[in-house]
Amino acid sequence: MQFTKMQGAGNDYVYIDCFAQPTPENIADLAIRISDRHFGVGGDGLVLIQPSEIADARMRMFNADGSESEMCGNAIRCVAKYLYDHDIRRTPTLNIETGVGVLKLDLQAEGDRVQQVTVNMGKPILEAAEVPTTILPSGRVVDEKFEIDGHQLSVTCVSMGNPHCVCFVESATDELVLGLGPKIEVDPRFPNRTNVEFVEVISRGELRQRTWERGSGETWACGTGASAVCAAAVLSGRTDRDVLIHLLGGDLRLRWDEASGDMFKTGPAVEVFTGQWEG
Ligand SMILES: N[C@H](CCC[C@H](N)C(=O)O)C(=O)O
Repeated sequence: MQFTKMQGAGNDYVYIDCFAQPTPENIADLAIRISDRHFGVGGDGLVLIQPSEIADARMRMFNADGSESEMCGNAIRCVAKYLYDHDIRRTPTLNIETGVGVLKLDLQAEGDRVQQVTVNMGKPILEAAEVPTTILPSGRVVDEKFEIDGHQLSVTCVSMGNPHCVCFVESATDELVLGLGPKIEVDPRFPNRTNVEFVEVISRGELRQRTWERGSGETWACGTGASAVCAAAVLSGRTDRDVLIHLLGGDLRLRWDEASGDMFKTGPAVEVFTGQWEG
């Protein structure tokens, strides 16, 4: 089976072109094996690029633990790049079917290769009642007190179709990200687990984010996470609506459009290599 390794701001996945070959079987097991950085190809998970009856293509994304997510912000940019660069859909705008509906993407190409993509991520979901995967106390969950493992955090829970628990901190230390992150991920207050973002405010237009991802551990970037962070930062009065977010693997530009309520995310997409999976 042929695969293509791609990364968006260092969030790296193994992609399977299901236009050119059948959708693999036992996908969760394949995601676990192919993501292994010692015995497999290595990556934060597996992404299927499939034909769609309602859009230019469909994206299905699986974390390194085999769990499927509703959406993946960095991967969808790479899916768009793959479709354009490989002449499957060579248009400057694409519609991609995801677990949160059909999202619209604007591709920025130099020559015949896409360099970066702007994704309309849709509307952040903030009300606890509307956020089925986040069950903190009712009402708008901005800067909610959240105690865990003896730590007093204030968290803002946001869904981008997948769950995010955003914590603004003085410093996103290993103790928080690698120590508390995995405990928050599986805390029973999050019935479908959660992604966890630890965020430092640099200015009203600049943030630094580290992410402990549901199903993959710390990743070098999280696109849905950055979208959730932007919403949380704006709602809690920490930033303006247009912010640059620095992540371990690169920068993402977020803009929460006031008129439409839609979140726009712009970032890079890179094809690293293609290979044959014998596993
Ligand atoms: N681990 C996430 C999916 C990948 C999200 C992230 N890599 C992104 O770019 O949005 C979840 O289970 O919800």
